Amino acid sequence: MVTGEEMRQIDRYAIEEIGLKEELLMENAGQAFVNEITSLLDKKTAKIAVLIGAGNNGGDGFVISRSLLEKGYHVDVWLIPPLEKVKGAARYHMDVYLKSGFGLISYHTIANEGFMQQLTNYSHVIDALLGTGFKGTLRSPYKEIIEQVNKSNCSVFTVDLPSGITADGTDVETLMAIKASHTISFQCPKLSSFIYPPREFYGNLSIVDIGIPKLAVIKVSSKRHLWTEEDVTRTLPVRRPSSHKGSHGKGLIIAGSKSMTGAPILTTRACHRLGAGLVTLATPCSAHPAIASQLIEATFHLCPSKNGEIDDLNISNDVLEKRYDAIAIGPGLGRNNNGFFIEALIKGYHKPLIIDADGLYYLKYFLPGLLVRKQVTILTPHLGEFAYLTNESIKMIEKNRFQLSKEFAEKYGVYLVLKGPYTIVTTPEGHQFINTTGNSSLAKGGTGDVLTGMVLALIMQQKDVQMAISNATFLHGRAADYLTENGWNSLSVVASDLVNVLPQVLDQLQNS
Ligand SMILES: NC(=O)C1=CN([C@@H]2O[C@H](COP(=O)(O)OP(=O)(O)OC[C@H]3O[C@@H](n4cnc5c(N)ncnc54)[C@H](OP(=O)(O)O)[C@@H]3O)[C@@H](O)[C@H]2O)[C@H](O)CC1
Ligand SMILES: [K+]
Repeated sequence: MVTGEEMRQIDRYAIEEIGLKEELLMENAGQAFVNEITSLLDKKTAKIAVLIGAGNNGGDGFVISRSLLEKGYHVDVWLIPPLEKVKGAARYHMDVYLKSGFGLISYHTIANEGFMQQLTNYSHVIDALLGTGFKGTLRSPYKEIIEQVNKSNCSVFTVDLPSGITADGTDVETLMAIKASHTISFQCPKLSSFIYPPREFYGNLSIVDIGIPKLAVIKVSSKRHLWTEEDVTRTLPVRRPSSHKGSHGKGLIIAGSKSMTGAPILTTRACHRLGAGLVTLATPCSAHPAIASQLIEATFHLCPSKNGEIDDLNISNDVLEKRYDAIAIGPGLGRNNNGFFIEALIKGYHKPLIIDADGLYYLKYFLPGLLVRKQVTILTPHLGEFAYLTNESIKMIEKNRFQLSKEFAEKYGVYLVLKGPYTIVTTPEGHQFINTTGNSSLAKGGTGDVLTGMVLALIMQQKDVQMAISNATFLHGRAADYLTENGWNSLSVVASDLVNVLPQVLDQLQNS
């Protein structure tokens, strides 16, 4: 996944270092685009307007038009800028297009409203106006054209990315862009296709190979990657027949309070469902009876409670280290005490520590402690919790999810799981892995508690922490997808449904 600048560097490397001609890449791009869309176009009835801008995105448009016309499709090419503005590889392909005997309509020879009228003659628009070179705010006549295309009934296929969207997806304020039904993007997905609201303008997204050598991509190494199904099936732990419960980890969950008994139940159940060997739940004695009645497989560590919440862990760090391979703290903890025991864990528990939910509320006061902690620390905030931790606004976080989570993870040396559509897992070294599973049914209470239990389970069964976290995140989202694909309405999915379908989700993966 790349920014606009990284894509340009990859392009440059392929062209200048490896020697692939830009015109050739453009030909490949255009042909790959056409191969991707012909199955969606009925040659007999489709009437296609290809809208062409002045840059190389427009250049792709000439290749696409020539290819469709050669195949017998009904295509009109609308060139928006004056002919002489078209330069370089785009100019080369405009000349090839014209010399192949095809014509074009110069947009500036007709008045604006004439174009709107004309649009009604077409069933499809191919948007080759602006690509990764777009910056700032839309200039005329692109703004008017995009408004009119969006108002028309045409189905829009867009080249590389919707015109009006930047590759980096940062300027989400006054978003005026092409609303595409399909986007065919070249070689690497752009960052903005994993950020809302820009993502909504892409429609169905497919990434096509245009022949850029992998070396060019590696050289630019954007340190951002998708975590895909094959990554999960490749890295999920396989049970050895000889294993015993001790070999799958002994985990401690510190969670729950008198008024929040569901969270610890969800976290603990999820942890068991994803294979943890032994799970102990540390919870205030005032909450214990309600919780214990729901948890058969767990053991308990009762803590003195104040305000119905854990007041003290009542167990030393070295006992914790001897007994537990990892600890998750936070779900349903409450915020009415001082949370000093979290500071003690950060300082004195020298094994993996997951901090979630109310644990992150207290963590804000102990952040400096993270700077000296050397062991694995995993934070799993949603947007609001991350905004609280970083004193940023939610809007700011939304616009810069990748950058802000990278800075935080590197600064504090933590694994940061920034939840939301396209959850981002960032390592202390700044590598980022984007999750592509899940849906809006996850946007409700309790789903975060489930994820925490799943992360705890897998970090105790896999050596590589990032892989364990990314696998848990993938499976968590895949459970939501499984439910909505099997009859659950996304409004009615509840967190415990996610836990209940984990066996089917794992089975589906292992047999895929
Ligand atoms: N990724 C690859 O390997 C390949 C990608 N290709 C295609 O190339 C484009 C990027 O092409 P580029 O020429 O860099 O830029 P664009 O075509 O996206 O746009 C540049 C033109 O857009 C005008 N522009 C820029 N900002 C605005 C604005 N706010 N309002 C209106 N117009 C704007 C700009 O005008 P200037 O006056 O600023 O110059 C340019 O005219 C990529 O997306 C792919 O589609 C290659 O085809 C193959 C390899
Ligand atoms: K475009």
